[in-house]
Amino acid sequence: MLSKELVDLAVETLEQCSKRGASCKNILYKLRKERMLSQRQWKHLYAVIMQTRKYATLLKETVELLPEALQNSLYRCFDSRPWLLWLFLYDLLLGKNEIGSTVSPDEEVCSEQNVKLLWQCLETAKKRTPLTDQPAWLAENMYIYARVNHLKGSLEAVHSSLESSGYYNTTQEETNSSEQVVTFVKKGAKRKYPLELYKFWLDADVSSLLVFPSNSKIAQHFLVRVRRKLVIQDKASCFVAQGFDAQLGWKVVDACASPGNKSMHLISKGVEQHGDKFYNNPIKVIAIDRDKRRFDLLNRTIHSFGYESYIDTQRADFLEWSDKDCQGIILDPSCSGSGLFKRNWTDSLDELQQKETHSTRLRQLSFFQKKMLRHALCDFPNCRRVTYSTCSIYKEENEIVVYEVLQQVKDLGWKLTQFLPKWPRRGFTDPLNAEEAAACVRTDPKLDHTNGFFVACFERALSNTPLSYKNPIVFSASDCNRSVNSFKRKRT
Ligand SMILES: C[S@@+](CC[C@H](N)C(=O)[O-])C[C@H]1O[C@@H](n2cnc3c(N)ncnc32)[C@H](O)[C@@H]1O
Repeated sequence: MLSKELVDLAVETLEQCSKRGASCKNILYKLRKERMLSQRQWKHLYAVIMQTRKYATLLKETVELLPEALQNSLYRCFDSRPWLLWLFLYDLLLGKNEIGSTVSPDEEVCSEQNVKLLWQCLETAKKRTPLTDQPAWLAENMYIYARVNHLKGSLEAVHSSLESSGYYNTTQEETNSSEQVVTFVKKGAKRKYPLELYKFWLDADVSSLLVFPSNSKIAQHFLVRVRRKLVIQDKASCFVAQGFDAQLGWKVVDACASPGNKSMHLISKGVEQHGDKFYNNPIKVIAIDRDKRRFDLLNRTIHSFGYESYIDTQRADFLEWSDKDCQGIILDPSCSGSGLFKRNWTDSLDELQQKETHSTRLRQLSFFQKKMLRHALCDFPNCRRVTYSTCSIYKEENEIVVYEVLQQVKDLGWKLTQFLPKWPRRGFTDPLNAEEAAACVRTDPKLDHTNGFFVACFERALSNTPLSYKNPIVFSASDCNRSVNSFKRKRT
């Protein structure tokens, strides 16, 4: 039986895990120390919390299948604490039915007949979305990606270092039985670890990108922590540098750079692609960020991975930056972050009724993104390639931004160009036409084992381009002129 105090603690913890986007396991381990819970209490709490998170989306789907009146009564009972509702339903329908009396919702709502109805809806929901398609399962099982830092070592050198520390190169499909173990001597004693944790394979779409299972400890490996030969970076975020194809000697502006992943990857890719020729005529990046805290982070990252000779950092507002020498721009502006699956899969579970703020916020982000994209395409006279990317899944921040700006810059010679042509998932049509949509790249967390991401690439032949161009910015009446800063997410 969970006491009232433990139920409150469970709900508080579930809310924290959801809001902070932090690892729930870490929060739970911290809790054990801070609250001085007995081993038994902590284990109980741990199980209830992890199970509630695992089934919460399924339970939400279950509630949505109920007749509207009953749905509303349930929402009313738990209005201010959605996670208490998911905990209550988990316990009632899938758990040990041990907290009903502690939570004590409206008796009418929990009549025998209504519980029966809940059961039926749960069965329907289960058939519609199997557990392995549920966001909680996908978030738990998302792969970890690490790309080789070619300034510090080659793919082959990283391979052999990994193999000499117990990792083994295999295929994505190969699985080991739970009995197969690998033995290491740690702190003077022999310890056994599941072999499955030590496998890795080479990604098929991004060069020099290694893939590890979700429970791998690669992030703590000395190649990542000390030698900096491996950089943990989500696969989708690697798409920009993978497809950018910067030429030797190019100057590229990374307009919204912090923490610097795309800038560093671009240089690393240059070294991988051109070998020693890169050092004779290197690609140079100007990495800009306007935010003081983010700019400091950018500098720390660039230094710790050894990129300071190739990346010049500038604290500035990109909208006030111009550069007549740059040939390429990477534009990865602030966005809703809705594609960051591990962080956001609980979003729809945090509020019982969708609030108006969502669409207002999207409109403002979209306005800011169009302004940034238009500046990149109009105010850099010698620029010939611009990528626009977001980790958002919304059309408002992706295809609609690209479409509206494209109409205004076609006269300058800009066209959408096919980006990463072998990648199967492309942009959405309407307002883009079929050809334009097919030029863009999208990723889907549910299908691609990576965050939701969008990239479009604009190109122009320089001979058609006037050397300077200024035009007033004209956007549709629905755009709204507030600074995006006032709508920054609580978590960024
Ligand atoms: C999505 S993050 C960039 C992530 C980065 N491209 C990477 O891959 O590591 C967006 C960044 O844009 C910066 N930013 C937003 N508006 C800006 C502006 N007008 N000028 C320069 N930087 C800006 C934010 O401070 C934030 O650090």
